[in-house]
Parts: sequence; structure tokens; C-alpha cells
Amino acid sequence: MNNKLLIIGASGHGKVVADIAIKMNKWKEMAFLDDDESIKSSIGLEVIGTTNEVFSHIDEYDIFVGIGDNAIRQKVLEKLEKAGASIPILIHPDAVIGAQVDIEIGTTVMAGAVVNCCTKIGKGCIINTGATIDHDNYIEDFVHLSPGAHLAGTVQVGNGSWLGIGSVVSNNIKITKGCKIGAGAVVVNDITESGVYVGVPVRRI
Ligand SMILES: CC(=O)SCCNC(=O)CCNC(=O)[C@H](O)C(C)(C)COP(=O)(O)OP(=O)(O)OC[C@H]1O[C@@H](n2cnc3c(N)ncnc32)[C@H](O)[C@@H]1OP(=O)(O)O
Repeated sequence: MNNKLLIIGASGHGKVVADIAIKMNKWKEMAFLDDDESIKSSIGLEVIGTTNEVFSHIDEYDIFVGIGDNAIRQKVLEKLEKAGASIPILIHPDAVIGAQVDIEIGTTVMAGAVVNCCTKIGKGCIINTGATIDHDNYIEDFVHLSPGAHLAGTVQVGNGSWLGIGSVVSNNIKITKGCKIGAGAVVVNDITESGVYVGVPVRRI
């Protein structure tokens, strides 16, 4: 671990990530990289360069990918991991994490989120504001649970899936990789084919 943190992405999601990192009080200095060169600072932190400059900073900084898009976040994080970057886990001090919860690098857990015991969360996930994940879930890599998404017990969410704001998943359900679940959707049966699903209960569109 370094005493400086560099966040890739200075817009909406990156700002919330920075806010969490500031509240964790672990880094003496923080800055952003962003490919929009018109952004000079964000949430009071300086933008010191563009994404392709990241490799010149990996000895000096911990690096966190603050990009909301699951596929882009995966691509950037995997390159950084390969290059040996120190990639932290960011957990807001007001998130509640149960016993025997395993969370991998590059994941952020936001304010008001609750993760119950014996759940595993993979790499590069976003557990957004007020989302809840109950016991024995398995959230694979690069998943995004939007604000207020609720997962009952023993749910599995596949790689890169995105659950929209306020969506609900009943217990013992498996959602395969690469799904988009719409805002306010309710999932009561396994989803075995990647795709976009909306409604109560969900239907594929
Ligand atoms: C901090 C943050 O902001 S985190 C981000 C939080 N954001 C979200 O959760 C957004 C979630 N996204 C959605 O719900 C989107 O509507 C998606 C991904 C499900 C679908 O998006 P698109 O593929 O662009 O679908 P599109 O908008 O064209 O809609 C297709 C049809 O599905 C319907 N539809 C879209 N979303 C929903 C939904 N959530 N519930 C019910 N119906 C829906 C539309 O009304 C439309 O119906 P029609 O064909 O009868 O007119």
C-alpha cells in the first residue's frame, strides 16, 4: 500500500469513489486521471493527467478505477493488475459488512450498503449507495449493483452484470454474466441467458 491514491475517472462515479477514499482517511494525497483534458479538478482534487499516463505512477500511488461502465472498468483494471499496480478496496465507513465476507481488489462499497455474512464479492465491483446483499451471495467480477438494489440470500450474479436502481432479486436465484436488469425490476427465476431484462417479474426485451 502507498500513501497516495490515484483515481481513474473524475466524473460522477469517480467523485463518489474519491469521497469514500477521503472518508477512509488512509491516503495522505489523492488525485485523478481523466481523458477529458478540460477537467482540471474534481471534488477539490487535482486531475494530474490522462489515463494512458497511469503506468508512470504505479510505483508511487495506489490506483483505483472510478469508471462506472462495467466493461471499461474491467479492461482498465485488468491492465493495471497485470502491470503490478496496488489496487485497494474502498468501503465507505457507513457501509455494514458482515462476518466472513470476502471482497476482492478494485471493488467499492458505498454509503448505506449492507453486505451480510458469508458473501463473496469479486474484483472491480460497484456496490452502490444503499444496496443490500444478503447471506451467502456470490457476486462475480465487475458487477454493478445500482443504488437500492436488494439481493436476498444465496443469490449469484455473473461477471459484468448490471442490476438497475431499486431492483430486487429473490433468494436462491442465479443471474448469468453480461445481464442488464432494469430499474425497479424483480427477478424471481434464474436468468440463464445474457440480455436486458425489465419489469415485475422480469421479461427479456
Ligand atoms: C448512481 C447511479 O446513477 S447508478 C445508475 C443507475 N441507473 C439505472 O439503474 C438505470 C437502469 N437502466 C434501465 O432501467 C434501462 O431502461 C435498461 C438498461 C433496462 C434498458 O435500456 P434500453 O436498452 O436503452 O431500453 P429502452 O429505454 O430503449 O426501453 C426499451 C423498452 O423497455 C422499457 N423499459 C426500459 N427500462 C425499463 C424498466 N426499468 N422497467 C420497465 N420497462 C422498462 C421501455 O419503456 C421501452 O418500452 P417500449 O418498447 O414499450 O417503449
